Amino acid sequence: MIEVKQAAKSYGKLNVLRDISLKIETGEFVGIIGPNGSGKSTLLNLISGIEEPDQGEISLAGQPITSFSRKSLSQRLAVLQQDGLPSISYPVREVIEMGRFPFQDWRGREKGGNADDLLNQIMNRLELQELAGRPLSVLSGGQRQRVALGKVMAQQPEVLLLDEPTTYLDIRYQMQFMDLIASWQREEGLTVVAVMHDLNLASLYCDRLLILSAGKVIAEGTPDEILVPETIEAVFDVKSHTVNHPDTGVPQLLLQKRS
Ligand SMILES: Nc1ncnc2c1ncn2[C@@H]1O[C@H](COP(=O)(O)OP(=O)(O)OP(=O)(O)O)[C@@H](O)[C@H]1O
Repeated sequence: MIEVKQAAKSYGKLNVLRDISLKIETGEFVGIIGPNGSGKSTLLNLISGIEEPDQGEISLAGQPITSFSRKSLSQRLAVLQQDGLPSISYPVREVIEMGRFPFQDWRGREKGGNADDLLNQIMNRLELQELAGRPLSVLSGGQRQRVALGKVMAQQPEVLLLDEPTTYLDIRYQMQFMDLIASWQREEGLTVVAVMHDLNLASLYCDRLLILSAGKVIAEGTPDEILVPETIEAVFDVKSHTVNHPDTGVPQLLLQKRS
């Protein structure tokens, strides 16, 4: 469904991405991991059409990403970043409703009637009912991120791009966030591409991991194939052990202190 063909991107003299080719199938949950500055967010920006590659091609459902209008692309693809929403004074429910924007006409009306049922469902699922009338500006960072998730859920995309989305969440909300994405993926066949720094979380949720290092995809495979101590040391210069998760068997990393 998403294909990147020999993409390259530079900023001035800095070659951020070099000769990137990859395919992401419909319904897959793919994690992009790699060191700081290796080009992960830039790759996500190319896939979302926010930026254009200097060379190569990005396509969605067989069509070049550049051939979609902004609105039709927003009906199919949503992006959620680390700090998903600015601290504005709009109330929570209205912000979530903004996710419906790609489906509204210039008067703010939708073809199939209003989306109240969908919005209520999302508010309940994200435990946001109590915050519905509160302005975003008084919420904590973690609460704001849940609202950001609600907004992209309201967008009902086929593809969700996540850029370190759980960085500011405590472990309860990290797990709630990832569980929601995973059940959404299972129920709706959502395709998820997530830049992740937490390798154990990536291993729990992703079908496949890509390692980006110095602007190149240097390895890809299942968490079992990728999260091996030799690879982790080569990429991050950190020694580790791997153990299998007692519930699911997926690999989990135990990091080794240097001293
Ligand atoms: N708009 C820009 N203009 C100039 N340089 C940029 C721009 N965007 C990114 N870069 C540079 O490109 C390189 C890769 O950045 P990118 O944000 O893609 O890395 P990343 O792997 O997502 O990093 P991190 O893990 O730290 O978030 C960095 O050296 C960064 O400074």
